[in-house]
Amino acid sequence: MNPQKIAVLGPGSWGTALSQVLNDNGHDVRIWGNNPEQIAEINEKHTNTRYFKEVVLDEKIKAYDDLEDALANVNAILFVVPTKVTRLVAKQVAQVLKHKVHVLHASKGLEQGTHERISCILEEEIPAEYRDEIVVVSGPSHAEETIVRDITLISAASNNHDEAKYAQQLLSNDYFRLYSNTDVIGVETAGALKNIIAVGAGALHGLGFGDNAKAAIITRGLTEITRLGVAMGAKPLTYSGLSGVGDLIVTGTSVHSRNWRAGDALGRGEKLEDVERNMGMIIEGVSTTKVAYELAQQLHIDMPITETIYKVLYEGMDARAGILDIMRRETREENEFSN
Ligand SMILES: NC(=O)C1=CN([C@@H]2O[C@H](COP(=O)(O)OP(=O)(O)OC[C@H]3O[C@@H](n4cnc5c(N)ncnc54)[C@H](OP(=O)(O)O)[C@@H]3O)[C@@H](O)[C@H]2O)C=CC1
Ligand SMILES: O=C(CO)COP(=O)(O)O
Repeated sequence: MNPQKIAVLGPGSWGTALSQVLNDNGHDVRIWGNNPEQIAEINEKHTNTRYFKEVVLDEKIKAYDDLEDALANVNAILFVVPTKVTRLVAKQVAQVLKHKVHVLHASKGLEQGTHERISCILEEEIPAEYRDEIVVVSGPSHAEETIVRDITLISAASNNHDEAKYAQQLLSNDYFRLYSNTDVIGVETAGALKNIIAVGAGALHGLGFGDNAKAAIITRGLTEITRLGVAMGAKPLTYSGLSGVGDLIVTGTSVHSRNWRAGDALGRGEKLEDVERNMGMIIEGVSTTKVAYELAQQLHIDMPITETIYKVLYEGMDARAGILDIMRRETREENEFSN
């Protein structure tokens, strides 16, 4: 592939790691963010120490705080901001974008209130004449490992297979490998919903439960998030892939995961507001739990784990009491796919 000019929106942990992947692949990378000190640090010291203390970035990676400058003549825009600001940033992009671009995103969440997936937000906010079909890149990929060029495999999904292939070629290399996919709903919902189960897995750890409980929440969690995803239009098989079970394993078992760590701290008795403040990075699973809980009610989907996590996070339920409620539910067939 010819070198591309890419604007990466969001200089957080994942935006920085993906910028390095793109730079390693010979592309011209511009990271855009709204914190002038951080932008200056990337340009002058080639570091982003808020997220990576030890990493020195290639000096070819440039950072911008002016969005119009960052987007000038780019071939593609990669959104990597938290879900809650995606619409705002997309509106800003729509105001200054002057030409047609490929649009990719790597965020994992569902919008509060509207319950929308990220690609739907981007479709609504960026006029169709300025973009191709959106691509979502998602899968088991902790920034902390990708930034040191550890092996990472993820999916790239778009309604237009050529766009998924574009993302695949753009990002793939010897340590970062993408699989193309056409199930946008599946890849996006799986990436968002696994964060809920990761919070739960972390909480079980914090409460002192062992590996049996870990396996239980991952497998039963996968069952219930698949139920919701399929009701939203996902293909069930996608949940057996990288963006489904793959990401659930990495997020539900790893100390790198912000969601797992948040759950762990909650399980050890910390307060949610303290956990969010201390993390200093987005914990998407907290707001996604609320969206999924509301969707489950609306669509009449049985999601006992999500419902319990919702009650612990938002209604002050005691986590141990919630676990006991799940254990005391009426016994059932394992492979009941519907409720
Ligand atoms: N970290 C990871 O390993 C992975 C993360 N993801 C997903 O990527 C998305 C981003 O996550 P991650 O990088 O971890 O998050 P971080 O919290 O590390 O970074 C988010 C970045 O977005 C910036 N930001 C926030 N609001 C705005 C805004 N209005 N305009 C411009 N920039 C803004 C933040 O700046 P500031 O804090 O200064 O406001 C920060 O630099 C999430 O959806 C996450 O689920 C996906 C795969 C892996
Ligand atoms: O999505 C991720 C790994 O694939 C990152 O998860 P956390 O946001 O929980 O760190």
